[in-house]
Amino acid sequence: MKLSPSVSIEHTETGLEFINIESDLCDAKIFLQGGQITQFTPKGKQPLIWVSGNETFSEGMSIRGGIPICWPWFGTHANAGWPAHGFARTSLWQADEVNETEECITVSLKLPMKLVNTEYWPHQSALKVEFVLSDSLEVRLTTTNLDDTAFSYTQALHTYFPTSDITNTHVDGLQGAQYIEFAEGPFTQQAVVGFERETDMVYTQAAPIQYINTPEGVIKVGRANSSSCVLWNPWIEKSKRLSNFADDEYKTMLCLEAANVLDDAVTLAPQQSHTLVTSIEWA
Ligand SMILES: O=P(O)(O)OC[C@H]1O[C@H](O)[C@H](O)[C@@H](O)[C@@H]1O
Repeated sequence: MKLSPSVSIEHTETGLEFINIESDLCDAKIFLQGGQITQFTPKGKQPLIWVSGNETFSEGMSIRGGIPICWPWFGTHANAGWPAHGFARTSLWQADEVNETEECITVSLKLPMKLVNTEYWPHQSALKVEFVLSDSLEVRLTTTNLDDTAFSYTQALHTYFPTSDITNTHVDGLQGAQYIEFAEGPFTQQAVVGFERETDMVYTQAAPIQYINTPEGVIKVGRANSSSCVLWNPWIEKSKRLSNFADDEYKTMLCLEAANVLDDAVTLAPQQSHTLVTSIEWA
């Protein structure tokens, strides 16, 4: 079904619905499950986000790649058995608006709060994600407190980036930030970050722009309303334990995730909103 000249609704063979964008500006796919973008390729350029070749696009399962939305908690929850990275990434979102101009295409989705398990999230709230697509991608995740008491949450836009060679990939712009690694730290990031082992760093007080240097070119990654970010590559042993991930795929991806975690967690008073933003483009 066509929504605008370049935007249509399509389905995978497994029945998952996605918004397909094929325009003069870019090609992209946005799944209603998880509100998750899984492809973004500016016209005439290399893809800017990565999805596993082993991805099965199964109902109710997080898609391995793209930009999973981790909300309203990042990582594992203190309550055993609660879903890792929250429930938003496996929930079915609803298309809200599509707007196409010569400059950009905007797609926004909402998470229907009526369907959320109130044991996980007892607060009255609204959650919306907007994708602004041109030769760059901006993702804006807005939480609004509709309750009469304050609540706090953590979150991340967990972007998977492609590289043809992780050992020849570096992240510039984290120098000077503090990081926690495997529950130790904080340490101060001294140099540009390379990859030669499992990497799972949570940075705080991080600058708003990083550059990922890959053999294919330099990816500029921006954040707004976020002073924390996460850098992840599972490396050899963890790759074998991940769902929908081939053993050697750690060589061709990395995650740099715009976040609000640790002392950057968000607290919203009644009627307040917060928008976490990430932007991605070839530099
Ligand atoms: O396997 P998932 O639940 O998608 O999590 C994938 C990864 O997400 C983040 O980057 C965390 O920092 C990692 O510790 C975790 O392994």
